[in-house]
Amino acid sequence: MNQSKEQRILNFVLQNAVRGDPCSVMDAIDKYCSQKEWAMNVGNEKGLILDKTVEEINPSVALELGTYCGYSAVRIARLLKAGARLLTVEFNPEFAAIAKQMIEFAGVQDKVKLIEGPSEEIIPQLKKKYEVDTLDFVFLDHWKDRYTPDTILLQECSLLRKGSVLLADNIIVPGAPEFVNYIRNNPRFQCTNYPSHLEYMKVQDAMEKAVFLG
Ligand SMILES: Nc1ncnc2c1ncn2[C@@H]1O[C@H](/C=C/CNC(=O)c2cc([N+](=O)[O-])cc(O)c2O)[C@@H](O)[C@H]1O
Ligand SMILES: [Mg+2]
Repeated sequence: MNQSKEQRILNFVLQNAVRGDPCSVMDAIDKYCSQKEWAMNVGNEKGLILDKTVEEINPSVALELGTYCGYSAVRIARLLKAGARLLTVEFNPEFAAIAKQMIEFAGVQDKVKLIEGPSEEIIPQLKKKYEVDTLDFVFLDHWKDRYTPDTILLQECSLLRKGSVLLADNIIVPGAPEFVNYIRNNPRFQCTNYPSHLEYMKVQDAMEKAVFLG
């Protein structure tokens, strides 16, 4: 049974990156996905916007929706202060298994809790089962039609506090028009758009930051 693309990405990392060095893992994924096989990692250009947002917030508790191979989980976790944690949600078992190995190889496993399951099921469990009070930062990068329902669910579960920051990938490609309409017309969010490019391509994309006003 031939390997999946995600397995090939992991293998390339294991053979070319340095164990315990998150940046070498990110660089290896970016190298493979720009030269060999495209994959939907946030990439280095939008990754820098993600970095700046995380550094600005310096979150104690962060949530990621859509782990995929773990590229952005490694990217976020490497910036977290001692004691801070990232909860990342992935419902595809194959991808979760790849991401788990990616996160461990990068050496950030102590900061990352990979939760296998659908976001719509996990979000309501965060307070009781995962001992979350409120979330300082949320990175949305899962199926684009889930951005709006999950943002509503986060509010319904009282997981956002005044100043909680959402950052959404792929505002242009593949696009999340319903989310953009929802969040920009919602007086409880202060939005900022960050134009960029689709990972590994010369195609326009953007990220949207939304600060919850409480
Ligand atoms: N409700 C849910 N709960 C848990 N995990 C879930 C989930 N919905 C999706 N996922 C997982 O999140 C990832 C999906 C990402 C969709 N991104 C994309 O479709 C995407 C596409 C392009 N593109 O086509 O250019 C570029 C990009 O940057 C992209 O993020 C996959 O790993 C999938 O298994
Ligand atoms: Mg994306």
